[in-house]
Amino acid sequence: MSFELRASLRARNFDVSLSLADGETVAILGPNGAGKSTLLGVIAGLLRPDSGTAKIGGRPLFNLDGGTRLWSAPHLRGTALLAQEALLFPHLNALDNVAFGPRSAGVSKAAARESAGHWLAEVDALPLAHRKPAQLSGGQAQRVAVARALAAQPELLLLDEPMAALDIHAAPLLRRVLKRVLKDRKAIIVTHDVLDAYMLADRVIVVEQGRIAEAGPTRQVLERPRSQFAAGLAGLNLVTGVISGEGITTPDGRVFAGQHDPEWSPVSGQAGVAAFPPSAVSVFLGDVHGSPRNSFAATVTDLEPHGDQIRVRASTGSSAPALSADITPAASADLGLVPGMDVRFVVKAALVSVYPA
Ligand SMILES: Nc1ncnc2c1ncn2[C@@H]1O[C@H](COP(=O)(O)OP(=O)(O)OP(=O)(O)O)[C@@H](O)[C@H]1O
Repeated sequence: MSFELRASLRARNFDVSLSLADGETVAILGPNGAGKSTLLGVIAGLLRPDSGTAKIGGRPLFNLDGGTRLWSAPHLRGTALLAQEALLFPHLNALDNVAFGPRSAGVSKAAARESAGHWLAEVDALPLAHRKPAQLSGGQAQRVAVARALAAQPELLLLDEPMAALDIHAAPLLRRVLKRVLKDRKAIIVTHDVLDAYMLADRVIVVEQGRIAEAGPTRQVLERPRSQFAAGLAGLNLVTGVISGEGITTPDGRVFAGQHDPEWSPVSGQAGVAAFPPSAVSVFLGDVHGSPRNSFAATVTDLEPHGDQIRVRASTGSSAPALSADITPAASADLGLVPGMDVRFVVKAALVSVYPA
């Protein structure tokens, strides 16, 4: 059964439509305040949109269009929301926390405990069954919370940054467990981590300012980004414009020469992007001789170590996106780079990928 949503909530400048096929896991990425938690809140029934509809299969979760005012309560939606913190009942042990859902649904105590044991085993937490939440680490508690969510047999699982509150040692284990349990399950996972998107999601949706900025298969979005946010995650510079010849022309008339990505068959005149890694950018003082094509005046805004390189961020105009260059510490010292300095950025055309926006 597929999931379909269309919702708009003016007070949060939120307007999103999306659908999920059966068994599909989608990662929601986006900057702070983009509307990711709002999306989960609307689906789970914690936030009421002004208008829109949502349904799982033929079953409506809400319908607020026209004069209709259909609104089903959170616990009747067939959705389960897993938050950053496990939020277990402190007075119940892990087994009874997981059994709570089935018990509330009218299942006998013995059957609910048997089901709880099954789900604890699914998340590699059966040995923790008799511990109270206070005796669990953050990662263990989060695994128990996953078991509790699954025990309710949700048709759609909602995960709001489930790894965010965990330390770097606990996150990989939970990620492995999620990889197993999300397989063939409908789920929406909000995350800030590209690794989660690669490991857990079939598809990625980038939300910016309450709208979907781009969407597509995970690999495509992260390797051929079309939004500034996804480009940032992928560690690429992104310039938008109109495809012209082998490159693109920006709205302020600059030409970025590049290579057409043949898989995407870009056509001159259509909206396009040029993406290139900071390592494709060299920094010079003064005029540059040779081909002037990919040479731009830039003002250094900030410098920071990046691996064994220095990442130089620079503004190339008030309406143009900031660009980054990676150069060696020796080159940075030789050029005497400091924020505020005027330089030239030269981008190697052979390393610029051009594809439709
Ligand atoms: N309780 C609230 N009351 C009013 N506005 C809110 C509330 N919570 C969030 N907002 C606003 O709604 C918009 C979307 O916020 P939301 O929390 O959904 O973003 P997010 O993408 O989940 O951000 P983050 O990554 O920081 O968690 C923002 O403009 C935010 O300021």
